[in-house]
Amino acid sequence: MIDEVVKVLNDVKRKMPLIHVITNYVVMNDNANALLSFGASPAMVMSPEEAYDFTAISNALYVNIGSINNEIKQAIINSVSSASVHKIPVILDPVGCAAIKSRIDFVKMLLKLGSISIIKGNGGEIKALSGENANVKGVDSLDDNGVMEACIKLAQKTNTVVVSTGKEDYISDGKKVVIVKNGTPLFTKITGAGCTLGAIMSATSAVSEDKIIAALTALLAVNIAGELAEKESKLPGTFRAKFINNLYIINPDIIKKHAKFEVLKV
Ligand SMILES: Nc1ncnc2c1ncn2[C@@H]1O[C@H](COP(=O)(O)OP(=O)(O)OP(=O)(O)O)[C@@H](O)[C@H]1O
Ligand SMILES: Cc1ncsc1CCO
Ligand SMILES: [Mg+2]
Repeated sequence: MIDEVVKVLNDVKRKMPLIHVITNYVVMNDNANALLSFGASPAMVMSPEEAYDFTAISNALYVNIGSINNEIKQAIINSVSSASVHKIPVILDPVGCAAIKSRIDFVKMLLKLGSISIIKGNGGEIKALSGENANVKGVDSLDDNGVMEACIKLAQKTNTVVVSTGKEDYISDGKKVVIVKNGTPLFTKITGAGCTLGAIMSATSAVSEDKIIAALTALLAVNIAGELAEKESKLPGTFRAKFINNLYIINPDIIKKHAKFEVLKV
């Protein structure tokens, strides 16, 4: 598996995929800088009039519902429709859906509208989408219990690769689950670590048909860059800058040296 991860990492640098990003106002700049550091080419195109055509010329679409309003919702609908027609991978980040119930209905509508390659959320969001009660505070998850089971259940229900983040991360297609143990708690002290992960996962999905490998590559790159950043700074402001630097310098040798994951059959 690690050899496939290395190939995806190298392919992102080589192909510099164009990523259509529809994300929240909080993390817009962080998402763009992270994608540039990782070797991809981000473009934040958020108007309903432009969304359909821009998705059509992109290599992947990242949809994050963190600060949606009616206009952004329409842009998302247009882009997801375009992605289905033009066979563009879509990474869906259901930010806040455990706290704001109407977002669950919006996500369910998107799942019906087009083909979604990966649903990526924190533990609380994945539990809420799978129909469980989740303990959350706004966009933050306070819940580790039963997250792996919820991730598997949602993957089976939606026939999609599902990624759930937290202290441990889970990737499932409903048949197996990959558990990733890299990362640092400092990620919970900067805003948008999960959103940045989603943006990076869109870049890996642009160059990999295998969405489990795409998800694993993004999780390892982000979490290991975070571990290396933590060694350089334990304060949030500088950690954030060091994290971007380490996303830039991450390479196959660093990934192979630090990766901690296991695969279980369901
Ligand atoms: N306690 C922890 N220990 C190690 N890594 C963590 C921890 N908490 C989160 N992470 C890592 O931080 C990243 C973001 O995960 P998290 O679950 O915090 O996302 P999120 O809540 O969606 O973030 P945001 O809403 O701020 O974008 C993931 O790569 C995850 O592995
Ligand atoms: C803080 C915040 N509020 C809406 S989206 C977002 C970014 C982290 O999810
Ligand atoms: Mg999130």
